[in-house]
Amino acid sequence: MVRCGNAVMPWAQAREEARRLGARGGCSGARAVALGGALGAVLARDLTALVGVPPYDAAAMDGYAVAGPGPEWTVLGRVLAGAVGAAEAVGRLRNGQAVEIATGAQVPEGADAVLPYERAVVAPVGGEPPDGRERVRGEIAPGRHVRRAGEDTFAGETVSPAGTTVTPALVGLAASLGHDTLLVRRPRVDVLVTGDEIAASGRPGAGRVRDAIGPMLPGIAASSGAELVGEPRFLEDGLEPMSAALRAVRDAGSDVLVVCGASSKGPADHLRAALSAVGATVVVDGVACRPGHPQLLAYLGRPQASGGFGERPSAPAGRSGADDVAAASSGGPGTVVVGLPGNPNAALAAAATLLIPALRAMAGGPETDTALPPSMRVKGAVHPHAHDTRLVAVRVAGGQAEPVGHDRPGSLRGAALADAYAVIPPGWSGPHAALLWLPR
Ligand SMILES: Nc1nc2c(c(=O)[nH]1)N[C@H]1C(S)=C(S)[C@@H](COP(=O)(O)OP(=O)(O)OC[C@H]3O[C@@H](n4cnc5c(N)ncnc54)[C@H](O)[C@@H]3O)O[C@H]1N2
Ligand code: MOO
Repeated sequence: MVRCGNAVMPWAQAREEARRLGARGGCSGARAVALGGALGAVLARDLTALVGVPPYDAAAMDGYAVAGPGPEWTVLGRVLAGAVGAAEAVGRLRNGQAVEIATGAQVPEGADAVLPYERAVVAPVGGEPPDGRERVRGEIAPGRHVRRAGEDTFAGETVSPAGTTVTPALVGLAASLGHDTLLVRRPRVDVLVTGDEIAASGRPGAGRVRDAIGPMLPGIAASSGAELVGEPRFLEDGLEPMSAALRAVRDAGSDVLVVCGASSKGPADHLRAALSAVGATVVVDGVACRPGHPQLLAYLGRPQASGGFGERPSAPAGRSGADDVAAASSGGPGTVVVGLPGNPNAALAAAATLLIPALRAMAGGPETDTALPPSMRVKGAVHPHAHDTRLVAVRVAGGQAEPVGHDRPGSLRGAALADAYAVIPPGWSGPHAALLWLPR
């Protein structure tokens, strides 16, 4: 049954249900991914140092590695970065000895400090020293400009816990610690785009509409620590094709299926009937928000002990999502289905409401983006809806959230100009509203 505009789940509760279902499902497993491909995924285990940082006693300045307090040292030779064995070849420096050294080169044993060129005087001036060796003079405190092995991170130390989102800096850190791959979780997402009027590419012809939701999903998935499995699949309208597609995705064991369109109650909207036909459990059947109220959250179930997949009856209307999840005691929820309404801005609002929280929880990453303050003053007049939470596209500037307009359900123009949705609950009187960062 499709309910429009009332008796649907409150917006905040729907987000919580999505988080819970995502966390309960988890994604199909941890995978070792090359460093370059791990960005945005979530660490499946603690990241530990395979080598220390720095990996050896290293010069932090170009100059002279000196042993003893000085103020004069005899220069025995030169050690450059990457000259493997050069420091060992010099042997242990004794009091009053030095080597010329490059930043990053290994400091010989016995060296106390590095005297930078700028602070060194080469001596004696005029004439060769009696032993044919150069001498340097200067003042330097013990330990200066030497980075000791492991002083930042010792080998074996944990530097980032499981659950951390992989950022460019974390990728660089992992490389500096000797890793070529990272063990990460990244939910795998299948996409079905429905609607006989939908064109996959180019300018839509007469009576057709260009797909604007499929192209958003790789970015939405990536910003939530997930990835698409292949290209979106375009599905002809009909109960049979939809049911067959649901079965195929369930059998393939995808973590998440996003269905674009077919969420309402028109003659070509078969999602709910198909979910019922395959025995899915519906957790959220409509959300009290604008845009995006026909959105939907369900799960398809996993194989049962006897083999094959259990086909359970759909949840009766009004039953709580928490009960549904608890009821799926045999092997977890299996593929999670998120139904996004066909209107593109409604689809984006629904993604922010159900898809992103579910994916983040599934990956085990942080729940929310903390890039924006949790609440901000809304500039100008915004009118709340009588029953539903409004998601209003806003640009953040000068410490205020300013509605950008152009954010009707069918238009992404406002969202493309915006930084966030301002969350306007029913009965809101302002001026502050919570913000929901738009995926970027
Ligand atoms: N009698 C009612 N009709 C509708 C209601 C309602 O409560 N009662 N709700 C409206 C709302 S709100 C929405 S949102 C839509 C949801 O519709 P569907 O999810 O079933 O999607 P469609 O009917 O297929 O399409 C709606 C609209 O969006 C366009 N569309 C669809 N897919 C795409 C796509 N991938 N890219 C771009 N545009 C897309 C489609 O051409 C339609 O114009 O239902 C309302 N109706
Ligand atoms: O309320 Mo529908 O979900 O916007 O277009």
